[in-house]
Amino acid sequence: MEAYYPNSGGAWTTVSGRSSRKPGPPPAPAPRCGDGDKAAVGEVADAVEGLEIGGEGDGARRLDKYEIPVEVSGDGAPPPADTFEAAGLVEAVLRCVARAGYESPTPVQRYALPIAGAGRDLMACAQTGSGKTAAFCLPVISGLVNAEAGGGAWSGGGRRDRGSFDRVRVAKPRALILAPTRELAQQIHDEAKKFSSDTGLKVVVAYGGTPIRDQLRDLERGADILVATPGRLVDMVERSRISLEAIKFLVMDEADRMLDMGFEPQIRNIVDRMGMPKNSRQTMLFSATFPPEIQRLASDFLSNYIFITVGRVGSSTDLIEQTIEFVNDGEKRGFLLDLLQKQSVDVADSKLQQPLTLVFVETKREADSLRYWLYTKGFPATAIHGDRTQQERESALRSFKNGNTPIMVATDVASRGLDVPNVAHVINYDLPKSIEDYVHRIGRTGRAGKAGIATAFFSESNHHLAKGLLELMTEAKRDVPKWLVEYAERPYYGGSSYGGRGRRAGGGGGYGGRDYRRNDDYSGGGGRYNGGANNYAAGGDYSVHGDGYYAGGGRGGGGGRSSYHAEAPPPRYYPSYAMGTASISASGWN
Ligand SMILES: Nc1ncnc2c1ncn2[C@@H]1O[C@H](COP(=O)(O)OP(=O)(O)OP(=O)(O)O)[C@@H](O)[C@H]1O
Repeated sequence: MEAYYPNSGGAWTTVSGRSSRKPGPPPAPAPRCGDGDKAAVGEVADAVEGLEIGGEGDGARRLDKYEIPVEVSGDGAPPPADTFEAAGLVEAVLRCVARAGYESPTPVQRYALPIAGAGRDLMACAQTGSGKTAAFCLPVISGLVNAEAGGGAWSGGGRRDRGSFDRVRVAKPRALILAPTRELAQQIHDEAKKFSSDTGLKVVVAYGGTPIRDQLRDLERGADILVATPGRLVDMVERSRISLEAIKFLVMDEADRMLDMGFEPQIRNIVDRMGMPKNSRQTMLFSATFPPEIQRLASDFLSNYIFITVGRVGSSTDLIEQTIEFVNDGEKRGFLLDLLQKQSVDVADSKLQQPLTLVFVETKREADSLRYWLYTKGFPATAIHGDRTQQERESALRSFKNGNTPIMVATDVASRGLDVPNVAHVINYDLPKSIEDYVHRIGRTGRAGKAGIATAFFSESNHHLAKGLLELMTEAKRDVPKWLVEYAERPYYGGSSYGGRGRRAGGGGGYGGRDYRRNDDYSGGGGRYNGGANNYAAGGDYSVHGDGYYAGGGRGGGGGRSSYHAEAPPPRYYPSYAMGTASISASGWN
């Protein structure tokens, strides 16, 4: 059973003052276990208020002031565009952008739009929640419209092929956007439709877990832009229902994931062996993380590309208040319960509301089991993972988004790309295998200029992540518990600490925030671009290695754990969790 509450009507807003939907009434409370501690509830209520869940105050989006480090490398990069108009988007797309409430481009959009508009291949690394989807959708749509009109950087060969199905009915999309999960493909599909609604272009989505015939029927009506997961795409190409020979744009979202061990052979197959043009194609890869090893692989698909990195390496960390707690495996449930109780907000007549909270676990079994356990404790939770049917997955996501089940227990299937407005808290109940996955997971909150909280439960088995976590928290200027510093300094002998090829679990080199071509062994790189717009701290080397640690932090239960000795087990801080919001200092969006 998913629904505990009547539908609250959703609660999210667009850019300041242009709300498309007003915050709905808070959902009715679930039956609660335990009466909680009044002071703690009040404290978290303050924190929740500070997070502007569904609101439009200080935490809502503000796009007027950026101070974001940007690096651009590669030959001949065009300068950034301050407005959507200056980026050269066609009129029909500009109208859609305005309708979406986007007043000005985000930093990654300012840089990526002109590069894409100039027809250049691109590898873009920008923080989670920073608007990468529009950064690739807008130029692709604009480019296709331009090509139809016979102009612009993509002119030539732009004739619409939708009519040429005849008896065989082979769809020939001109743009292909690949995404690693079904939900993300759906989301991109929705966005691409939104931004092309005035253009007459047809956007189609293809992903597994649903009957292929429905999607084939859709394709038969024509497709200019195809958004797909790799498996379903291969299936359709092999059935000769899709031809890739007209592709002019290839985009990979979450590109480092797409080229990781799991997907890489399939991607090579799609790009190199399924008739996709090589020379006339423009290829763009986007992610919040780009480990150097994956960059090297990715460069096989690109030609004379420009690399941009926007924002702090790896994450929109300024917006996310990160906390790491040492919690032994057997104590996680109690700790979680305590957190959830404390963050419940008293809305009226002793009714309690949970802010949207995403709880990541390692296995599908644990996701189900934890969801059920939470349910028995009176917490309205749903679960999303790969063993649920697609229908169940979609219903879980819907129920989470609309607040019916404000807690969602998830495996990594929900770690990348999903844009659920107003997720207030991401809890890494089990930490992921790699630090990149951690960056993506916590990036489900703190999106589009809003603040968020991320809490991680660290246990002995996460030793391999200590160094990476320490670097990330230091970079984000967060309090770092001393025990984490000591874990990070202790050598790790636990075998491979990598979650896949090219993944780092520890320090060194960042999360792919630097163009790997700039390493000494690469001779073809070039021209570091240093002419950013006024408000940018363009260029300027930065690394994830901070000068010092914040070891004595003393934020409630979160910092100042100086009593840890390497031989002794780290102290537990259950249940003294305090969720502070005082130090939220957003950059980039506000
Ligand atoms: N120029 C803009 N003005 C206002 N809102 C924007 C703008 N661009 C994007 N957004 C909004 O910001 C949110 C995050 O965007 P998006 O999902 O594209 O982030 P992302 O960078 O792809 O994140 P992730 O790395 O997690 O995939 C979305 O809700 C989107 O509608």
